[in-house]
Amino acid sequence: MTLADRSHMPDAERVVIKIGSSSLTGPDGRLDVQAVRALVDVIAARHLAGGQVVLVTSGSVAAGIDPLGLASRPRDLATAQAAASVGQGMLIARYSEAFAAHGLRSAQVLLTAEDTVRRGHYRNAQRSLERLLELGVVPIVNENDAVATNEIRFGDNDRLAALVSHLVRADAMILLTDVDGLYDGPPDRPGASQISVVNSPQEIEHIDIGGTGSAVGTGGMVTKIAAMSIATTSGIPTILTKATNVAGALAGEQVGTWFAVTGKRTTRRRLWLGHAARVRGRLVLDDGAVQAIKRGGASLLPAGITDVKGEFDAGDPVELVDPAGGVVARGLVAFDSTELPELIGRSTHWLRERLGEGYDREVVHRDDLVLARVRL
Ligand SMILES: Nc1ncnc2c1ncn2[C@@H]1O[C@H](COP(=O)(O)OP(=O)(O)O)[C@@H](O)[C@H]1O
Ligand SMILES: N[C@@H](CCC(=O)OP(=O)(O)O)C(=O)O
Repeated sequence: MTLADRSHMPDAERVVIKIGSSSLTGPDGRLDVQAVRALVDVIAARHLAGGQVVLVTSGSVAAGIDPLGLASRPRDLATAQAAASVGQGMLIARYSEAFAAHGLRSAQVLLTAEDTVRRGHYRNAQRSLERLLELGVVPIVNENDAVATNEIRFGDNDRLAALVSHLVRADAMILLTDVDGLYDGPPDRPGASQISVVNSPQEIEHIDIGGTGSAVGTGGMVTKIAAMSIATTSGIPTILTKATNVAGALAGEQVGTWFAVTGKRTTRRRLWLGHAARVRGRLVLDDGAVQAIKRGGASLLPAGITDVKGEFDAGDPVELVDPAGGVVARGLVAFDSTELPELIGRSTHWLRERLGEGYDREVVHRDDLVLARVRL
């Protein structure tokens, strides 16, 4: 099912709803139990009417601030992980109580982004989420902060929500935050106005998208746009709105910003490559190669590479960057970083003549390449 516009939201059978820290905390940064209850009332009503909801919730770090006696949200990874471990239990307890008041069961599912797309992990995550939904349980997902390492963690739940939406084949995703939609500039800037519908990521390329406006949120609008792009390019429409509008969003009212779908469901491998893989190095491309890659359908040949950065093995994910360092694409590289310096800038003819068969092949094959159409 592809929903054409927000008026069709009542038809969505399966919806992923993500709520950010900024909507779950009061002015003092503590968990706001009323906000949890208000959200659960709406999800429970949808559930009891036959709909399925997967909730992706932040708030564990915020919930851990008070019990640990911290003055504000910790910024160093180890303390944030400790706060998340203390806070996650409290967060889930509040949700379980609130769902129980409606006679519903909920379940805690802690995931890393890689769990949702990496071979061997994703099936387990998919199976358990499916089973929970079949059993009438509301899955409550958060990032597994205690084990997510600095390099692979997202630190924001926006992109995790998009990957979960793909995993459970959601009909729509709703991102709840502390602003009522996407604005054409920072919402506190005088004259900034809200955008109602976005039909393609290109429409919003020029707008000023900033970081977090709150003391507890992490990604700001940047990660929400990245999440929206993952979802809409894989066939899942997205609504961005403030938490108090969630009932209206589910009912198909004109709230928030609607991001229409721009593509079909993509493969798990390409999602992983584009959005969850840990990049091991960078290949710097000349202008000709940048144009060929951006046009789409081309593989990257040694002749178009001017520099190699980082240490990687054949098969690792790398970034393809333009001469100014802008990311053009991500791809799986076919050579080790130690082999590449003597190949780059050489024509396939030269490579075949001097080094023999096998060295004249693509450095990144087009099937192993994902364009960075929006900020990765
Ligand atoms: N163009 C924009 N439109 C809307 N919000 C924006 C924009 N640029 C920056 N923001 C900021 O993004 C914030 C939401 O992100 P964040 O604080 O991380 O929330 P959450 O905790 O819900 O993930 C808003 O409060 C707003 O200040
Ligand atoms: N997983 C952590 C961090 C996620 C987070 O704060 O993201 P967000 O508020 O959505 O920008 C938490 O639950 O606090």
